[in-house]
Amino acid sequence: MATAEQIKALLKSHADRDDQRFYAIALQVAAQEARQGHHKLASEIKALVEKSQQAANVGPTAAKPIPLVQQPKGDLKGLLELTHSPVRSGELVLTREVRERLERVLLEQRQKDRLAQFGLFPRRKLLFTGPPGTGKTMSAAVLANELKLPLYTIVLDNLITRFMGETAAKLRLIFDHIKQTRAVYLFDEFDAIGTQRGVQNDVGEIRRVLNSFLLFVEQGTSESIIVAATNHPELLDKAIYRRFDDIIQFEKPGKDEIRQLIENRLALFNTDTLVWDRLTAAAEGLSSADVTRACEDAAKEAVLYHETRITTALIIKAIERRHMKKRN
Ligand SMILES: Nc1ncnc2c1ncn2[C@@H]1O[C@H](COP(=O)(O)OP(=O)(O)OP(=O)(O)O)[C@@H](O)[C@H]1O
Repeated sequence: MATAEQIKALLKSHADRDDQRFYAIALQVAAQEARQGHHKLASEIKALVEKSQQAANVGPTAAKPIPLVQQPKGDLKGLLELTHSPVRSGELVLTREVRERLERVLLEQRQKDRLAQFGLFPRRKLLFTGPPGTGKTMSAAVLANELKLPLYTIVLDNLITRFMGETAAKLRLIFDHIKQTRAVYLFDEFDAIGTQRGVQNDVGEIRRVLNSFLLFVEQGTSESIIVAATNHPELLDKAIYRRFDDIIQFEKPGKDEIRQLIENRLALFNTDTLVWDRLTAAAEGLSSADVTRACEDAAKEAVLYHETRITTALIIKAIERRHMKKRN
């Protein structure tokens, strides 16, 4: 059996997100069991560690650690923002289809060298569409985290307004960076530049930015991953769609996903007595972000007034507040 010290060390490495140490301790426990003649248990632990390392890509064949990168300086300051958000894929709650699509991107990226031997390239230009708060930004962070790459967000407001007239030149700077520094690059609220070229009130400048963007994306041969995210896919110019390697449609959570979101967010509470049918019905129509926030509200109320006991009624009250907020 693992000693209390080993369990403490496992918990500490988990809290510190130190995967290497976590696995090293688990293997120590396996070795100890083997020494005591518990060979079956030892090989089960070892197999679990290997499987988990493969999934997390932290084993001996893992990708390189995230290089030390700094916030962009000079002309790029204000256009590109280095975002630190170590989100793990386990925190994301997605439909099976969206999860599979993201895993496919990760698989191709992790095996890019093998693909290259056959003249093939991994998916790297992705369009994420879907309502606000459904996990588009979070998924870009998960891609970066899982691939041990930095995540840069392109600040479109600054690109389009501050540099009126010189946006194409600024875009070139961004794409130079994309070429030089392998990372995940998130163009959030992409519809700001991806708007249909013919629509009313179209500003000439935006059209030029869009044309430049399409050209850079088309010509780009970098190893970086470009993620464009939008809540308004219907506004996007049709020409945009074929420039992407994959278009992933995020949805509001269904009953299964709502339950998973609640369980994840309230993992520190006893949820045995919750009435799931009532909760999932009440939360229908909310985004994943709203469900998460409602859980946080309910959790705070439980901690402050009910001594860590969380009830169905408390969560439903918080969910209804979210619905009301949306209507107002
Ligand atoms: N699919 C999800 N799984 C788990 N948590 C989620 C999910 N979607 C959203 N959340 C929660 O909501 C927060 C905001 O989500 P996120 O920024 O990823 O949404 P988005 O789709 O990018 O929204 P927007 O279009 O408004 O930028 C996350 O930080 C997380 O707490």
